[in-house]
Amino acid sequence: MLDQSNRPALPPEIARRRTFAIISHPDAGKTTLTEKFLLFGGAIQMAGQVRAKGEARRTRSDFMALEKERGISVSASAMSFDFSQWRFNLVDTPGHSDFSEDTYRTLTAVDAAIMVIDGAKGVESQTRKLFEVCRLRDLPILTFCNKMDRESRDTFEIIDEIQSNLAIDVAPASWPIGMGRDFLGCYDILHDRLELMDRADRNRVAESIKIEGLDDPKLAQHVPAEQLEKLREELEMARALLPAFDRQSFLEGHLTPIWFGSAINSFGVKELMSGMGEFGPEPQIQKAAERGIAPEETPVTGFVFKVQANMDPKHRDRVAFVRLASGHFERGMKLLHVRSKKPMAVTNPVLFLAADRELAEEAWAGDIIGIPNHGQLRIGDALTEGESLRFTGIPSFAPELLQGVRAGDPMKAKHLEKALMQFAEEGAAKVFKPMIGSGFIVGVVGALQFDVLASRIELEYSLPVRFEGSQFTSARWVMGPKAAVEAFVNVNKGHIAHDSDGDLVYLTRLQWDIDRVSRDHPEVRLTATKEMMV
Ligand SMILES: Nc1nc2c(ncn2[C@@H]2O[C@H](COP(=O)(O)OP(=O)(O)OP(=O)(O)O)[C@@H](O)[C@H]2O)c(=O)[nH]1
Repeated sequence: MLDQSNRPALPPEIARRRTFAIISHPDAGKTTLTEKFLLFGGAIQMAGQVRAKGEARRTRSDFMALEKERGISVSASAMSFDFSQWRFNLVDTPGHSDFSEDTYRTLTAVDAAIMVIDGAKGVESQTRKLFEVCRLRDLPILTFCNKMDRESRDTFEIIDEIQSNLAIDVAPASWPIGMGRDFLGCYDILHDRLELMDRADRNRVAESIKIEGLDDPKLAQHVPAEQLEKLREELEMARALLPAFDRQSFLEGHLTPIWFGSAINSFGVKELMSGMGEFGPEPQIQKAAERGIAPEETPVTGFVFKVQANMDPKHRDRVAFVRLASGHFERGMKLLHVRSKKPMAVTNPVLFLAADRELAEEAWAGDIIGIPNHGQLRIGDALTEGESLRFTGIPSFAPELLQGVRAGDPMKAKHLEKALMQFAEEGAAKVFKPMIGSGFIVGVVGALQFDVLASRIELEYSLPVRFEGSQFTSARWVMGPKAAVEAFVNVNKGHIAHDSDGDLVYLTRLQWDIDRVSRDHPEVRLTATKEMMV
């Protein structure tokens, strides 16, 4: 993370923004927690709206109306709502288990993350993977230990597991009193409060009782003697053994505060939200190749981190999700699309706000706006008020699975090319055009993506396609001095392809291929990631 010290105070509108994602292993409770955030942020009126699936699916809040009207499926990607004095921008990470680079890119657009773990299961595989991505970016992480209303692990054991498994310090922000059927609530360590859970009403916020330290007689009025004794003992031990919360250490990504709760019972959620508001980072400096872009800079800048295609086959509209890096954006602004060097009037930006706001009249650094477009905006693109900036850090990853693809009708090859290019730009797949032979090779990170692609190509382009095995298993981008790369390409034509940006890639069968290249062509570098820059 860039050095943010000695910076001037941010304008209040920017300083109150918190832009973050929620990461978790499937089933830990991310959706439930998101829903409660929206509920307490006034974005939905009733829990259950996010969860409801299928026909009855009344997606998050009222932007469903927008979704219907425009026929775009955008609701889940970014949500803005106010909570207390803060404006939260919650960016959704894809939920399916095929781990995709979409998630990585999403995490380039946020300043912090909330890690949800299941109190009975602790740190799971997907949690760890996502955590590592956050760590690469030094993102501050708040932890929510969910499902405390069920039998969970011992509190110290959970904390210990996080510390040793993820190599991060854990500071308890709250401490659970009992668990499972005996779970009463939590002691709020940061504010010396007792929070008691109301099991009868899942949408009710916990009762909060101000406590004057652990010897306050009020504690005994609410907590049975046996549990109170245990609480006192545990808190004493926690104070001796665990680090205290330190905001600087948290902001630098070395320490995570942990809250315990039960999302489904709305318990612990408000405390977590307040934690994000009180301690979470303000919009941070964003890295560009030229310099760091500070949020308080007056000119508006932003970058595209996600493109979502229209799910309605009748329209080819797409929505580009832009993280504003600096400035105060107003609807109708003309921004420079740096890659094409063309001006772009942003007349109908979408802010995924609660209630009736659908068009973003204004937005500030830290916000996420959606810009409907016909394909001009691609992942990694920069929008500015004239400066030629290239934002860095949006990665493109080598695919882990490759397959050839053919149109069911050979006359439709051109159509297929167009469809594939669209998906490549959207970031849904890598598309490679081999130097030798016809056809395309498609690369993905998870097998499920092939099925999704096949059905989308059929649905959106009326084009049945067939995926078939390929002799290649992975791909690497080719870098190096021009002459060395040319010599390398000349003797490896059967392995060479171009990606959808026209960049050279080397298609590999085995690790052995890669080793051979580094032996025979020491000046050529094969890389598994490509930083997307315009
Ligand atoms: N007992 C209990 N169950 C919970 C709690 N929070 C969520 N659940 C349940 O756990 C299951 C998974 O919750 P989700 O919110 O769908 O979890 P998720 O992480 O979004 O899961 P994916 O959609 O698979 O990514 C659901 O059946 C929830 O009702 C909780 O606090 N206590």
